[in-house]
Amino acid sequence: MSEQAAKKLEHENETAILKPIVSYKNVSKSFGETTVLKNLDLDVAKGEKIALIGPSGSGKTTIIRMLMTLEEPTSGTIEVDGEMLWHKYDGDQLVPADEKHLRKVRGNIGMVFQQYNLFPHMTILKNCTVAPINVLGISKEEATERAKEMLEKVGLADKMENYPSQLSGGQQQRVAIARSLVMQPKVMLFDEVTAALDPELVGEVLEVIKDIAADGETTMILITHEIDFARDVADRVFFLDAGKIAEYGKPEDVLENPESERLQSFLSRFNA
Ligand SMILES: Nc1ncnc2c1ncn2[C@@H]1O[C@H](COP(=O)(O)OP(=O)(O)OP(=O)(O)O)[C@@H](O)[C@H]1O
Repeated sequence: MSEQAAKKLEHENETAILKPIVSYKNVSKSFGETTVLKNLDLDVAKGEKIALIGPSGSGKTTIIRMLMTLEEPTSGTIEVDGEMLWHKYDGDQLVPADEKHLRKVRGNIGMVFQQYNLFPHMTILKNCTVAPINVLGISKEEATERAKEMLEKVGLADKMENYPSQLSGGQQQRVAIARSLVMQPKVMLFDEVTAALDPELVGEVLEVIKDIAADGETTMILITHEIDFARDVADRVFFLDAGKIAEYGKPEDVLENPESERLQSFLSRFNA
């Protein structure tokens, strides 16, 4: 991140507690009898990049699935940019949100998964314009302009007229990132985006994410097992363990000087 962007972020982080862009308050989530998240409090500042790390099953994906409105919290509230996701006010009463409200708030969130799921019968450019035209209702011209800009950003300006099958997995994942950015979401979620890629393709995707992170403006929540990447890109790292935030802080503190044995043992797997 540039020095200027870092200063801006530092300033914004000072006010983060007053006005976070993402805020989980006392959120718990159970599936049947099993509680997978326990009393989660998590605030993310505008423009901040956070990495969620932790063992399999610790609840990382559930945290972001709730933000995507794919899972409903069992208790607690979640806000994005001051707007509640799963609840809304009816007068001064807090009531469960209806589908219309969920659809509206969902538009604030962009997500990139392991599986890029591009439409095989559409060109790369069309893959990136179909949602903004159909969901945001913007003109074809504006969608095309935005898509071209984002495809350039992810280094695929020369592939716009190609079809997904003509691209490598790494290139397809970069299209998926561009497709998300075209929607101009307030928050971008990345869930193990390199996990399904051949090892030699991982680097190019991580580099693209680092470039996007470096602009300082996009708020990002990243789930990753790439510890070096988390160190490079995240402003704060959160270690999830058994449904709770067990340790968090600056990457250099959490990753270089882990306090708990659980985190030491988790990290030692990556240094082996
Ligand atoms: N729809 C569901 N029904 C029942 N249990 C679920 C459901 N979704 C998740 N779980 C359980 O919740 C726990 C947390 O899952 P989650 O996917 O959030 O963990 P994770 O930390 O992202 O793991 P991984 O690194 O393997 O993706 C796991 O024990 C999982 O089996």
